[in-house]
Amino acid sequence: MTNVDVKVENVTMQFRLSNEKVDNLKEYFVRVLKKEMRYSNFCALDSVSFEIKRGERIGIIGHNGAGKSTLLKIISGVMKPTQGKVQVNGAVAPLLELGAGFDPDFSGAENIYLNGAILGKSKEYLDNKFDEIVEFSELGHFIHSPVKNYSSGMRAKLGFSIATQIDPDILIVDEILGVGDEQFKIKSSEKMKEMMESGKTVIIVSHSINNIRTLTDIVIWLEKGTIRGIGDTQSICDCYMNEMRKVKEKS
Ligand SMILES: Nc1ncnc2c1ncn2[C@@H]1O[C@H](COP(=O)(O)OP(=O)(O)OP(=O)(O)O)[C@@H](O)[C@H]1O
Repeated sequence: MTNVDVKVENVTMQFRLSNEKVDNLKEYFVRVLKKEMRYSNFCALDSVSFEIKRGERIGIIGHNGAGKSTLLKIISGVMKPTQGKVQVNGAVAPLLELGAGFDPDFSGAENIYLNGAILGKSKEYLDNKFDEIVEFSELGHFIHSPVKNYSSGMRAKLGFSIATQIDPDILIVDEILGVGDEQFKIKSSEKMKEMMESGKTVIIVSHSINNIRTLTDIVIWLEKGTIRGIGDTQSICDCYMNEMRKVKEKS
């Protein structure tokens, strides 16, 4: 693993789906208790393996439901695969569900320490970064209010600021969308692009082939949970676009 930042080995993710149509929550619980619910397994990722070396910028593309976000969540540690394993070498900044890990009863300030610790940073490190994180978040004195009183935009701003200001080794991005209000959207998408161009290891999912072409060097094309193609960005994007064109012509 010396110069490998992420190693994904035979990762399979199965979800259990209900086959029954249930009209309301009460009926659902009654049927669960009576053991009347029937389920089937759905395979969102099927034996996926690849390695990402330090400093590589990887794009993940594929149709809706191909398994892209599931793969990002597994690499970030948000989700455990049903089978297989993922080894990650370095501090990860997952720009996925921003603020999802916050404790709502703690203040924004306390959540900086909580979230920072989850991202592998010491108290001393966070003491030094604290002012920068608060300044970038634009939360001002609200940083001392409990997070449960924040709007979703305020939570996302704080989550984004923590993840990007702690100098992560590996950046995981699900679509380069700006977060928060218009002004913060511009600032956050510029920050993401700046980090992507600064030699960090980057894994990005995007439906924008233009973004993938300009921001990544290697592309993984996922289709129905398996790797359809992996290789240099321009040739994999060309194959993907050709296929999209053929499908459009047929329909
Ligand atoms: N928690 C879950 N429970 C059940 N099925 C799920 C769950 N999460 C994802 N799936 C299913 O797994 C498949 C892959 O989902 P995923 O979100 O990874 O796709 P995606 O490639 O990111 O799609 P999109 O481009 O539409 O965002 C989909 O069919 C989705 O319905």
